[in-house]
This record gives sequence, structure tokens and C-alpha cells, in this order.
Amino acid sequence: MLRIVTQRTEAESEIKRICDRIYDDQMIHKEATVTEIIQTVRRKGDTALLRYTSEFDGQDFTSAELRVSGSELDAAYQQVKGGLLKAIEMAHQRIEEFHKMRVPKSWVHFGDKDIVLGKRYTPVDAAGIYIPGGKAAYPSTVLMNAVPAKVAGVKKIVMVTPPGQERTINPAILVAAQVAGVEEIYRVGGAQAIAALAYGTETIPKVDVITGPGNIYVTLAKKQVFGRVGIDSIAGPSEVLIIADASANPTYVAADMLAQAEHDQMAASILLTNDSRLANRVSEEVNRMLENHPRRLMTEKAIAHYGLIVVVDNLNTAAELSNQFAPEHLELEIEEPWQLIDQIRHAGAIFIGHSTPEAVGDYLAGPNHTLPTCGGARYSSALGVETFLKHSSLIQYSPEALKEVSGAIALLTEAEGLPSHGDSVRLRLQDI
Ligand SMILES: NC(=O)c1ccc[n+]([C@@H]2O[C@H](COP(=O)([O-])OP(=O)(O)OC[C@H]3O[C@@H](n4cnc5c(N)ncnc54)[C@H](O)[C@@H]3O)[C@@H](O)[C@H]2O)c1
Ligand SMILES: N[C@H](CO)Cc1c[nH]c[nH+]1
Ligand SMILES: [Zn+2]
Repeated sequence: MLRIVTQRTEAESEIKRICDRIYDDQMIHKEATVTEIIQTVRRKGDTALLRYTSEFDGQDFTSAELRVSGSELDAAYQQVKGGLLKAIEMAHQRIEEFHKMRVPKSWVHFGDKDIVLGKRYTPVDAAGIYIPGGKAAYPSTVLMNAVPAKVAGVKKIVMVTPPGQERTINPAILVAAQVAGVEEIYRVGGAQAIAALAYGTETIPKVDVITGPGNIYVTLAKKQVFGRVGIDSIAGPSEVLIIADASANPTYVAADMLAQAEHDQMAASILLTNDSRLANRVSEEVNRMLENHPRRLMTEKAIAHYGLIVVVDNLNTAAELSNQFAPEHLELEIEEPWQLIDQIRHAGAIFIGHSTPEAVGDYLAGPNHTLPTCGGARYSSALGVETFLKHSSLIQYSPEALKEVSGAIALLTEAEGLPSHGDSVRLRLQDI
């Protein structure tokens, strides 16, 4: 079931196919479905939201019921056991500590002739956070999205998440939201939720930036509304790429591969190893673990379509192939992981050594688990405080400094044929 490839060319083409899986020809109709959903929500607002929620989530309600009420928020605390509440609080604390470590700071530079230059950071006014809810409930994702928004100083945080059975939202999600200080929550998911946040409806306010992971519909929708609003990244179906050598434990590697595959039938799990014995043992372990897996059907599909083992000649080749894939998560299950790090150029998060399963980062190590997928790590990074900030450039020139650069500006304005630009400097010089 889990294919083992030994030829480099075949490995490269498989890696490309898996990386591009959301852009593949078979997905084109999903792109069109998403466009239609977005345009309909834009034109019809709540009516469209409620219709799509009935169609895709099988839940019917009115506009007034879209927002989670205060009493539901209170009730959620009664349903979450003490141990889980403590785990949520612990994760919150560790994620917050990490995100506070490197908050971009405004700065000014005082140069010659009283020139002042700098950058001033300000948060967006309103952020929309998407918490997936189709195939699993993600209280951890609530923390990963809400905490950096809070640390950035965003005043208005609007959370959306699909309704489960009986229109309810998983209580752990509602508790995590409250622990993180988010109280404006709407039960709507999929592309329709992204459209509502991007354009606003009668009930759901328009925001400036939308963050959070999701399935193919959510991811394509975020891609389509980008520009109208900011987004974090293409945080789509999960992926892990593991580089392992003979020192790796095949049971750990197999478990880590399944830990991604169980997210979604489009999740990707790739192993690159220089040890063919390990390759065979991992493949056997994956099959064995799948037999009793509670999410077997979906996990098996992911492994069959987007699972892969490549036997490479050496770890340098593994690093090259990994860079071609640019994984969301990279695990280095090798004897000398720090020696390979310099060769890794594109990866959302790197998990180093045998005792660092990716799950530690999923829940509470501190760094964000909302990460670019499908090649996005070539040009983008983990969700962070900076996702919710923009910066304005600061420029101040003294009369003396203006005089000094006026000649160069005059030549440039002439070259561009823009006389008023030239006048705006020349007229000031007359008064100096
Ligand atoms: N990259 C990351 O950082 C990260 C983190 C956590 C989870 N994930 C990923 O998030 C995703 C979560 O997916 P999920 O499905 O569990 O939840 P989801 O909330 O992303 O998607 C569920 C929604 O999809 C919509 N939908 C379902 N079928 C549809 C159809 N046929 N047409 C139109 N819309 C449809 C429904 O509206 C439903 O509410 C997984 O792919 C998981 O791997 C990624
Ligand atoms: N692995 C996911 C990101 O792709 C994050 C997550 C949340 N809960 C469990 N896992
Ligand atoms: Zn996970």
C-alpha cells in the first residue's frame, strides 16, 4: 500500500505530484465550486451561508443562531473535564510565551542632517480565524490562531468553525477560545465561512486578515479572497516528510506518518531514507497500524494516494528531495540531525531528533502549527504575530537634507516625465 521508490527520477516526479495535489487537474472543478460559493455568499449574505451549511454540514438554523451564545460558552466549561482544561491552559501558556519572544518592534533611525527613517508596526483592526471542524475538532488550532492575534494587539477577533451534530460546536473548542480571549464565534465552515469573513454578511463582520488551516475547499477559498483580505498562507491538507537513517525506530516513523495521514484523505506522508531495511520495516508497520486504526478508511486513502517511501543513496540526496517538496513538517530522525540542518532550505517546521514527534509541535511546544503546505514553505512561513501586523514606513527630511537630494530628484522626475513631482520639491527649495 505504501509505495517504495528507489529511482531518483521517479521519486522526483512523485514528490512533485504529491506537492501539487491541490492544484491537480482533478481539483479544477473544486476551484469552480469554491468560486461559485464565494460569489453567492457575496451577493446573498446570510441566506447563502445558511443554505450551504445545510447542504455541506447537514445543519439547519436561522441567522440569529449563527453566533454561539454566551450561555453555550458558559456551558462548554461544564463539559470539559479538569484534566483537559489544564492541558488547554498549559498549551496556551507555552504558545503565548513563544509568540511573545520575537514581536516585531517599531523602530526609528536618526541619520545625517536630521533625516529620520523607520518602521511603525500596527495590528489589523479585525482578524478572522478559521478553525477546521469537518473530520476532527481542533482546540489546539484555536490557540495557535488566537494567541498570535492577541499578542499582536488585534482588537476584534472573529472565529468561525463548522457546526457538528445538532448544530453544536465541540466544547473543547469553545473553552480554548475563551482561554485565548475570543468570544465572537460563528458556527459556519468551509468556503462559505471564508467568503463571509472576506465580504461580510448581515451577521458576520468583514475582517482584514483571515488565518487558519482547512481542507481543500477552505484553502482554495482563502486563495481566492486573497487581495480583498490578507491571509496567512496556503495552510491546507497536512503533510510530513521524514528523513530517517538506520538509527531510526521504524515504529516511531510509521506512527508519525499516520499522525499526518489521519487528518485528511489528502494529507501527505513521505519517508526518505538511506536504509532499505528501514524502508521495508516502516511499510510493514504502517500496514499493521492501519488494521486497527479508528479512522482507517480516510487514513488508508491518504497513504495510498499521497504516501511514499523513497530509498536514497545518501542523506544529501534526501535533503535535496526534501527541499523540492518544501514540507509543512520535516522530521530529522537521523543520528546527527544538526549536521543536516544547513542543507534544509524550505520547511514550515523542523522536528529534530528521535524524541521529537511532530505531535509535540501540534499541541504545545510553542511554535505555531498553522504552517504552509503544498509547496508554500518555499516562499512563506508559519503563522505568527507578524501575520496580524503591518508596518508603515516613517520618513522625515529636514530642509537641509531636502536641498541635498533635490538635484537627483529633479533628474529622476524628468526621466519619468512627472513634472508635478519635480515641482513639489522645487517649490519648497524656494522657501529654504
Ligand atoms: N496546515 C495546517 O497548519 C493544518 C493544521 C490543522 C489541520 N489542517 C488540515 O485542515 C483540514 C481540516 O479539514 P476538515 O475537513 O476536517 O475540516 P474543514 O473545517 O477544513 O472543512 C470542513 C468544511 O468543508 C466543507 N465541505 C465539505 N465537503 C464539501 C463539498 N463537497 N463541497 C463544498 N464544501 C465542502 C464543509 O462546509 C465543511 O464545513 C485537514 O486537511 C487537515 O489536514 C492543516
Ligand atoms: N498537524 C496539524 C497541522 O498540519 C496540526 C494539528 C492539530 N491537531 C493535531 N494536529
Ligand atoms: Zn497533526
